[in-house]
Amino acid sequence: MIHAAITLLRSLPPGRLAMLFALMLAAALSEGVGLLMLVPMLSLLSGGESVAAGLPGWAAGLVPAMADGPGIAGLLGIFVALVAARAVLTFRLGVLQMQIQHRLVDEWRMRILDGLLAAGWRRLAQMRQAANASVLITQVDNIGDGFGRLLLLVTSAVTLAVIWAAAIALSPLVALIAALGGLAVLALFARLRRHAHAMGTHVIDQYETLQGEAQETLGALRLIKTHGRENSVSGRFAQAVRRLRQAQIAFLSSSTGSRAALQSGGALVLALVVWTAWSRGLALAVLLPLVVLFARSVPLLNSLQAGLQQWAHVLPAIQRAETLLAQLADAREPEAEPSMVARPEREIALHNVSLVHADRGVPALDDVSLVLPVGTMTALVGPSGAGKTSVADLFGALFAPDSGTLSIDGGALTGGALTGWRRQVAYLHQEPVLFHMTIRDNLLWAVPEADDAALEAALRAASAEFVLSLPGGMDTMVGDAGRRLSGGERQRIALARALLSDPALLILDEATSALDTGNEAAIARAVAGMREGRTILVISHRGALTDMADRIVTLCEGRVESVSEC
Ligand SMILES: Nc1ncnc2c1ncn2[C@@H]1O[C@H](COP(=O)(O)OP(=O)(O)OP(=O)(O)O)[C@@H](O)[C@H]1O
Repeated sequence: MIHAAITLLRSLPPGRLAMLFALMLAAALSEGVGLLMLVPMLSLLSGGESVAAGLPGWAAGLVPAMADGPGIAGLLGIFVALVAARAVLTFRLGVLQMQIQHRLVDEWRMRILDGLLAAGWRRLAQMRQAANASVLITQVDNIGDGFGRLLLLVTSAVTLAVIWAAAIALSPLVALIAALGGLAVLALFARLRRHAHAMGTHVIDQYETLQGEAQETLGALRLIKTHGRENSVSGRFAQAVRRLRQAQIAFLSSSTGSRAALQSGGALVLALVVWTAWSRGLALAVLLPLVVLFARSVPLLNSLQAGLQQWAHVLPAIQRAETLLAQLADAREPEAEPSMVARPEREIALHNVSLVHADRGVPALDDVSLVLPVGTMTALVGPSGAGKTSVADLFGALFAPDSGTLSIDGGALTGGALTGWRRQVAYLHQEPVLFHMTIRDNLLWAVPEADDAALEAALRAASAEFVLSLPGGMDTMVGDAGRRLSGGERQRIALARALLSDPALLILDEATSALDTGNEAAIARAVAGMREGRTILVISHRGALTDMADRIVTLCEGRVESVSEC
C-alpha cells in the first residue's frame, strides 16, 4: 500500500512534488498558527496578564508583548490575514493537485496504449481486449481518483501533524492522549481497509465483465436482431449492471459506516481531551483553543481514514494496470527498422518454419518451406484449419515463427528488420477494417501524402469506381466499421487502400469473398496485372483469383502438400 503510494508519487516531476509539499505545509502551518493565536487573543479578551499564570511558558510571555504591541485589533487583523492566506494556499493546492492528477491519468493512459501498440500480435491475440479497454478507460480514471484521494490524505496527515504540534505547545500530555486515541481509532479500521482492497478487486472484475458485455453487444447488434435475442442480451447486460452496482454499493456503505463510527470515536477522544485538560486545571484561554484544535482534528482524522480506505480500494486498479504494463513490456516487439530491408528483387521465402499456438498440442505449421518469387502470384489452398492464414501471417511478419526464418533475397530477417518489413506489406482480410471517417480519410490513413489523382487511380484499380459516383464522392462517411457500405464495397475500398501504398508483397486472405463474380474477376485481372515488381499471395478457396495465380500451393494439417505451377 505504502510502496504503491511512493511509486506513484515518485513518478511525478520532483519540482512539482516539492511545490505540492511546500503548499501543503504552508497551508497547514497557517492553520496551526491561526489556531494558536486564539491563546493570546482569548487571554487579552479575558483580562490580559491576570490569566497568564495558567498559560504555557511561551504564551505567558507572549500575552504582555501582544497587549503592548498589536493589541486585540492588531491580533484580529493578523488572524484575518492568516485565514485569507490559508484560503489562497488551499486554492493553489487544489489547482495543483488537480493538474497533477490529470497529468498522471493522461500519462498512464498513454503508457498503456503505447504498450498495447508496441506489443507483439501473438500475445495481443491471447489477451481479452475488453479487460484492456476497461483498464485503459475506466481503471485509469479510478487510479486518478485514488491519486487525488492520496494527495488529500497526505494533506490531512500534514495538517493533523501541525495541529498536533500546536496541541503539544498548549499541553504535551493532552496532545499525547489525543495522538494515542487517534492512532487507536485508525488501527481499529485496519481490517476495514483490507476489506476495501478485496472490494476494489471485485468492482474491477465487474467493470471488466460489463465492458466485455457492452463491446460484444454493440458489435453483434445485427446478429442479435436477426436471431431475435434482444431480451436475453438485455437480461445478461442487466445482470452485469446489477453486479457492478452491488459491488459499488457494498464499498460505499462500508465507507459511509466507517465514517459514522469514526465520528463517534472522534467525539470520545475529544471528550477525553476536554476531561484531561479540565482535570489538570488548564486555563480557559488554553482549554478553548485545545477544544477547537481537536474539534478540527476529528474531520481530518475522518478524511485520513476515508482516504486510506479509498486508497486501499483503488490499489487493485493500480496493480491491474501495473500487471498489464509488465505483460505488455514483456510482449514488446523490436522497434521497426524499415530501412534495414531493401525491396525484394528475387524472392521472399519461409525456411523450415514451425508454429505452435498457445494451448494447442498440434503445431499450426510444421517445418514449412515456401518460396514466393518476385513478380509472381501464388494461391494458397487447403482445408479449413490447414494453416493458410498462419503462412500468410509469417510472410507478412505479423509475428515471428517459433522456429525457422523469413528471408528476403536470401537474407534472414530478425529483430527490427522483421517488424520493419511490414511497411512493405499490404495485408487484406476477409473482414476489412474501415474507420468511422470519410472514404478519403480511410484511404489517406495508409498514405497521408497521396493526392486526389492517386486516390482515384487506386479506387479504379480496386474496381471501386462506385465511390466517385456516390453523392458525397470520396467525402462519404462510411459509418461504424464501414457499416454504411456493403461487404463487397468495403472490400474494394480496403483493396484500394492497400494498393495505394505500393506494397512489395500484397496478401489477400479471402479478401474478395463478398464480391459478385463480375467484380471479383475485375479485381483478379487488376491484381494479376500488378505482378510486375511485386509479389502477390492469395488465399482463396475458389474463383478468379486462384485461376489467375502462377502457382497453387496446397496446405494440409500444417504442411505443404503440393506445389503446382499453372
Ligand atoms: N490465435 C490462435 N490461437 C490458437 N490457435 C490458433 C490461433 N490462430 C490459429 N490457430 C489454429 O491454428 C490452426 C491453423 O489456423 P489457420 O487460421 O492458419 O488455418 P486456415 O487454413 O487459414 O483456416 P481457414 O481456412 O479456416 O481460415 C488452426 O487449427 C487454428 O485453430
